Amino acid sequence: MSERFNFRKYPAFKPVQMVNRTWPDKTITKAPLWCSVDLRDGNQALIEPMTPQQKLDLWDLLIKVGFKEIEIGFPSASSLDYDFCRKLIDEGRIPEDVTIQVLTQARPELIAKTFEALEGVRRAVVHLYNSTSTVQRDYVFGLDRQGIIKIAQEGAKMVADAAAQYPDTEWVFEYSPESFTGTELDFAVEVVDAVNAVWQPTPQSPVIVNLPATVEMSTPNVYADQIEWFCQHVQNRDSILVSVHTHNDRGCAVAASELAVLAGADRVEGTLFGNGERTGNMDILTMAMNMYSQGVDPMLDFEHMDEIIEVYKSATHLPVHPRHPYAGELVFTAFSGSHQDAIKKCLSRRDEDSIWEVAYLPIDPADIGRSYQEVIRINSQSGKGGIAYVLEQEYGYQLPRWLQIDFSPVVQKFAEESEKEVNPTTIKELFVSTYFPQERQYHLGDYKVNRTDGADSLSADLTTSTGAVHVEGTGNGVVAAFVNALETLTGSKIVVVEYSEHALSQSAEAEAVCYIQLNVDGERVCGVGQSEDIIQASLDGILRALSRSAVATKAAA
Ligand SMILES: CC(=O)SCCNC(=O)CCNC(=O)[C@H](O)C(C)(C)COP(=O)(O)OP(=O)(O)OC[C@H]1O[C@@H](n2cnc3c(N)ncnc32)[C@H](O)[C@@H]1OP(=O)(O)O
Ligand SMILES: CC(C)C(=O)C(=O)O
Ligand SMILES: [Mg+2]
Repeated sequence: MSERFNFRKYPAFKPVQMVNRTWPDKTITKAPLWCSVDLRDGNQALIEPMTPQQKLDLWDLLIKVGFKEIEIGFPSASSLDYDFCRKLIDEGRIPEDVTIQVLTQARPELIAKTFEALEGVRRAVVHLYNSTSTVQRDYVFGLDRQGIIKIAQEGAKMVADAAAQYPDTEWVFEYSPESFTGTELDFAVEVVDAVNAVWQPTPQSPVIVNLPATVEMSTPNVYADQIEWFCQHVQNRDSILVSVHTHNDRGCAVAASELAVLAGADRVEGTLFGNGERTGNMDILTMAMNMYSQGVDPMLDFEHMDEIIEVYKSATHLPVHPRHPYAGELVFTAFSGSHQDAIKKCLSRRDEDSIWEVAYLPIDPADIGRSYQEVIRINSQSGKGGIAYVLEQEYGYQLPRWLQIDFSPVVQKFAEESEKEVNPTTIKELFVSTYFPQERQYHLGDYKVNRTDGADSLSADLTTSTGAVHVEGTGNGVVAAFVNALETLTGSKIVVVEYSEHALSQSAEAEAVCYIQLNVDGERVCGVGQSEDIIQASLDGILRALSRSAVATKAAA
């Protein structure tokens, strides 16, 4: 181990000592209260903070998704945030059932400015924070526990006094012991109790106590323990809405919020796609869709996923990863053969009214505006099932299994040689060039069928690479009569091994397609015929199959 890459400088996070935790036995059965912090925490983490227009576009989107609480900024910190707050209020843009939330530090001039920004609003959450962690007590504030409690209590008093100056607004207070995850639990409870001693919440008029994983420092189970421990020990629990606000430093922000809800949290703050400081805030979209995928109404609507992505990208100038849960471009796509096979089988047996049971697809892509067309895409990892799925979805060909087996190596070879994805158009071209080649030994001209009881007879003109020929044959049915004629022509033993046909639903002329596998002197060859006339389709299919045999190659030479 080199000196630079030295894990020994990081102490292990101490677990919470608890014997009576209840959260591991619980499950999420209803959505928490959601609060979007996209316009504040998300915005403060961007290289270039949003312009007023970008903020407005994102605000409109958040309303459309269904958020009822939205933190719109830190109005005392920047004129952009201040003006945006005023714009929403002055232009009457806040729907009746939506409450805006603003953040402020516990400093008198910032609190005064915050209330000025909110003047005239019907209802608002004023969110006060100060850090309580050991590190920030020691190195940022240079204060002991009592010093930090003093900041928090003075801030709470200033907020309450300022609110009293604006009696026409319905005020809700929120307090965050910032860096809660780096704070001793008993001290977090002490600070919150001190703040609530000032605010005097009641069950009818509760406060929001937000317990942020400002930096994610432990496994999510430890965070859940912290939340449950806090809920067990804080005073006036029935007058508090416990809120969580997780960040994603260890990649577990969603899990941490989910477990925190099990542990007693009533409310969850986060952002779309997890935009936010460093590795981001908790991704609300993922948490909400996780509930949706378990049959729980998330109380947020992500039906128009592509529009959500578009507005998000234009507001933040950030991409959405192609594998982002639920939203990414590739998350409902399978390239690998066994996945494609399973998806195809599940989808084909699906009954619209039954519960969703499709292997590899946790939700129905159609629920968020995605089509099945993109579910299966073909490259060198794909198999026959996926290729058949594409041909059926895009062009209506229902390849029988034996033809899938025959055709799959053609696509596989092409994919390996091109080292690229093979799109549906190319798959169709490969299908046509394999089974409907222009260049071939036998073409059908005029033909005549005579149907009698027991044996049909058929006569036909063929063109071959060496000239025109007339053939005649008899048999039990048209196919047998034609095969008989071809046996006479070629001197070979020809057996129809497989035969299948269907109407081509995608064809305007109601064409029939016919798939044939012949055994010609021991060699198996496949062909396809397509025509408005089923007999023509069968005969073409037989000739195309025969043209692919060694017998035809020999005849052409
Ligand atoms: C975890 C979070 O996301 S918290 C939200 C963070 N968001 C932001 O900071 C974005 C907006 N912030 C800003 O624009 C600025 O920081 C402002 C306008 C709020 C303040 O700016 P400045 O006065 O220049 O101070 P600065 O940003 O350097 O903050 C440090 C000072 O604030 C104090 N401080 C920090 N947090 C708090 C708090 N919550 N309550 C009271 N004082 C605080 C620090 O102790 C420090 O004081 P000092 O100058 O006496 O040492
Ligand atoms: C302001 C607080 C809640 C915050 O964003 C954090 O601690 O991450
Ligand atoms: Mg945050």
